[in-house]
Amino acid sequence: MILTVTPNPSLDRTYEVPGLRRGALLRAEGDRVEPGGKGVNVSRAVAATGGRTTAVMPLGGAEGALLARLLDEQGIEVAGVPLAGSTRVNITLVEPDGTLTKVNAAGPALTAAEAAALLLAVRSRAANADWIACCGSLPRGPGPEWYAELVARTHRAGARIALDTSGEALTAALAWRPEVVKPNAEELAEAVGRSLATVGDAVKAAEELRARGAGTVLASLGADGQLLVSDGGTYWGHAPVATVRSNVGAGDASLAGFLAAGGHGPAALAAAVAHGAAAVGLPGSAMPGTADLDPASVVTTADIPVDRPLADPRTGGPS
Ligand SMILES: Nc1ncnc2c1ncn2[C@@H]1O[C@H](COP(=O)(O)OP(=O)(O)O)[C@@H](O)[C@H]1O
Ligand SMILES: O=P(O)(O)OC[C@H]1O[C@](O)(COP(=O)(O)O)[C@@H](O)[C@@H]1O
Repeated sequence: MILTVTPNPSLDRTYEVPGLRRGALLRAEGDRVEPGGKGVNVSRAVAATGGRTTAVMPLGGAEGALLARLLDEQGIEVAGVPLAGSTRVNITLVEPDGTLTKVNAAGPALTAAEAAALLLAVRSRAANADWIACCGSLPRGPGPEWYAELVARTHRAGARIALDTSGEALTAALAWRPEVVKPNAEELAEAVGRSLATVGDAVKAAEELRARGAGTVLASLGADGQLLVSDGGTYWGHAPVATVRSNVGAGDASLAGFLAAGGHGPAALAAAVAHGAAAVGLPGSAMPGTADLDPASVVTTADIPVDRPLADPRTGGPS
């Protein structure tokens, strides 16, 4: 069973707009609402391929009730911690050429009692979990050490942790040796404090995260595939994508595929790449089911293309 923790979940509203013009009224030509937050998406992806998962999250207000209902409709078990504030709504604007503009709300501040209740909700389920995926930004209130505390406490219960967060929350939690860390290229660059121009730069940055405490680093590099850097060696995986429809949640789908496939070794990397490639071919944050996956198209290799430039402009590579 994969237990996910999303301390700052969201309702994701996506509007298709004819174009972005500052100061103008934009009339949406289509819209959708989906459960959101990185751990929530990992649970959705695990469930979409028939895996067992429970999603732990704080829930508050009408937005929280709708989020719980949407997850229930998708057959996902939710362990909700009641919140005085209201769950946030994140907005994505999609232009006709597929360009996404996202506005992520800060979300409600958690009281000390709410943050402690969330920790307890995770800890009380830790013994039954193969993996605990701790994902996304932290809400205001508990401070950047909250994931570090969660890793320390759940490790004592014998759980294996996969962490997908950034900034101070990532830095603090590394010291407690999470088994898996899943940065994207931008988060990896931020964590090491320099831009990454090539796949080789990303490998060095991942090794640095391992030296700081990460067991395995699964680094997702957008169109440049994924890197697995671990005791068992370094591998690069990629798969062709015919049409990129939306990359929202592609990293979350990748982490779900990786953990569901055991969370180590090139076969798990291949599963992560298959999930990421399938997710970007689906609209919004839709998560791939088994029929969407094309494992035969995935290539993994220990022959790392160190000089390959990273195509993601956020990392300092050429666009
Ligand atoms: N433009 C793209 N073309 C092909 N595959 C992609 C593209 N964007 C994402 N992917 C796949 O999805 C994975 C996760 O995407 P990425 O953007 O790196 O993660 P995140 O959603 O965490 O920012 C990538 O490693 C890759 O396998
Ligand atoms: O916790 P954060 O960093 O604000 O991110 C939350 C957002 O990220 C998502 O989980 C999607 O992830 P990506 O944008 O990384 O693909 C959305 O569902 C959600 O709105």
